Amino acid sequence: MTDAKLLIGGEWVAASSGDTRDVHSPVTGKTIGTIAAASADDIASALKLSKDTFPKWAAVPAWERAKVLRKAADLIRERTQDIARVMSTETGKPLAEAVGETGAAADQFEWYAEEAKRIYGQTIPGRNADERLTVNYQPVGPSLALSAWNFPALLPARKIAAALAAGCTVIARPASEAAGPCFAIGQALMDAGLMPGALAILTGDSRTLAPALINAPEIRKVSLTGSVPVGKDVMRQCADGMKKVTMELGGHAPVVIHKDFDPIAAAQKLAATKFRNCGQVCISPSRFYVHSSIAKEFAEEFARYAKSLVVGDGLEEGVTTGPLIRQRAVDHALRLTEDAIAKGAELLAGGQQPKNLPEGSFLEPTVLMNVPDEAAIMIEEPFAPVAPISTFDDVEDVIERANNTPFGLAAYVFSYDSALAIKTAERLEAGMVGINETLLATAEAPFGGNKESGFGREGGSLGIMDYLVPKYTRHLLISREI
Ligand SMILES: O=CCCCC(=O)O
Repeated sequence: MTDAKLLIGGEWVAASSGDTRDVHSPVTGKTIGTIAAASADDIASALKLSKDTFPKWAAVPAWERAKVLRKAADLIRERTQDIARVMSTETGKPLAEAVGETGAAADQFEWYAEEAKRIYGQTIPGRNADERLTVNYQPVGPSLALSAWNFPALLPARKIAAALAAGCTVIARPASEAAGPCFAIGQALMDAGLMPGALAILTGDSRTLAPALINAPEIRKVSLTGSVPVGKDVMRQCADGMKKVTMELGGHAPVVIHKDFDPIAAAQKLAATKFRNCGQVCISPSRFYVHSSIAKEFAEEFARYAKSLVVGDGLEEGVTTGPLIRQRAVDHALRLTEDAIAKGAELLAGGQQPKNLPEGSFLEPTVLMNVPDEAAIMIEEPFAPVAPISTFDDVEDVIERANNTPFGLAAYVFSYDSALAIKTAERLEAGMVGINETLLATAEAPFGGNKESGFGREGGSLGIMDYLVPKYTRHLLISREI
């Protein structure tokens, strides 16, 4: 499915060493294609081009940069079906979800086409009549976009669109498991007339490729979507070059469902979002704290929903839940499930690999009730279709329990009482909160977390700031004559 090519200088080229790596299907475990493994020469050539092209791309007027991005958005939309099929083949995610994600990736280019025109500066009143203080925002420089496999179109799109809009050049390193959608984005940008050299796409061995790029002096900004441990490691590497960083890391979003909310409506909405992309979503509702007076109804409906899902190959009609990306992820989810049961949780649905799908890394959507706070799944991000449900009676207590992890990405609150909902939302330690709503990611809003979930924002009017640096100028007005 994938094409063993790198994008360097506006051309698709094989790795100079000829090296490739196999890509495997999570549905069958079989090889479905290869990606090129960039050599040291390829990396050096992409870095040089990125550096040399930077002043040229930064000098292109914002309205012209916007035209390229807008055209790329249109081309991505026109090519949705093809991009979605590649995405579904590489990740196993249901085709309908892949189509939705491709649209969301196009939205990023449309959004940032507009934001390119709104890089406003500031003027500051000086202390003296003869001086002018101004602040301009300039592109930070060649940027590195490191993205994950779970949203292989949206994640690179967010980074590439924002960087190009700001006037930065970009080297994108998509995840090896699912690089196809990023290649399609690169092709759309080339077809839209992007300056060759403004974007490179490199694939290869993450152990060697990512460090070589992160540590390269040409790179001035690193944006990562990945796990917390990887984020910490990348930040350590960035410290040496004092590079600007954006970190979109893991989450374990708590959900607080107050006693006034309809438990059936909440369960249906939350289960649909929890099991989206087979639970492999960083902002997935992930730990469920339900008021004890409605918990039984909520859990029963959640389990009924989980059992109604159709697990299988996302390319097949009627399938609602694809595989996990690899067997290791299934094993981790099963270990968390067993640990919760050993500590007193009750298994309401799932808890095993489906017998009719022996080849791929599938897991039945799983629901656990009365999960104690000591269970590992209440602290560790499952990143899998396993939903742990717990109960509460006291609002103060549930807020403390909800905040009791190192994560701070997303959180959710359900209540018809706006005052209670807002007060709860304000006290949850998260960069994003859904109140009676579970879908948070949208191009016009700032996506990002706090605490160990990272910092910086992607999307909204804040997103472009991550690729800009302020320059303050103090100008003393001296003239020979008036
Ligand atoms: O994993 C992070 C991206 C989330 C995108 C979405 O919720 O649609």
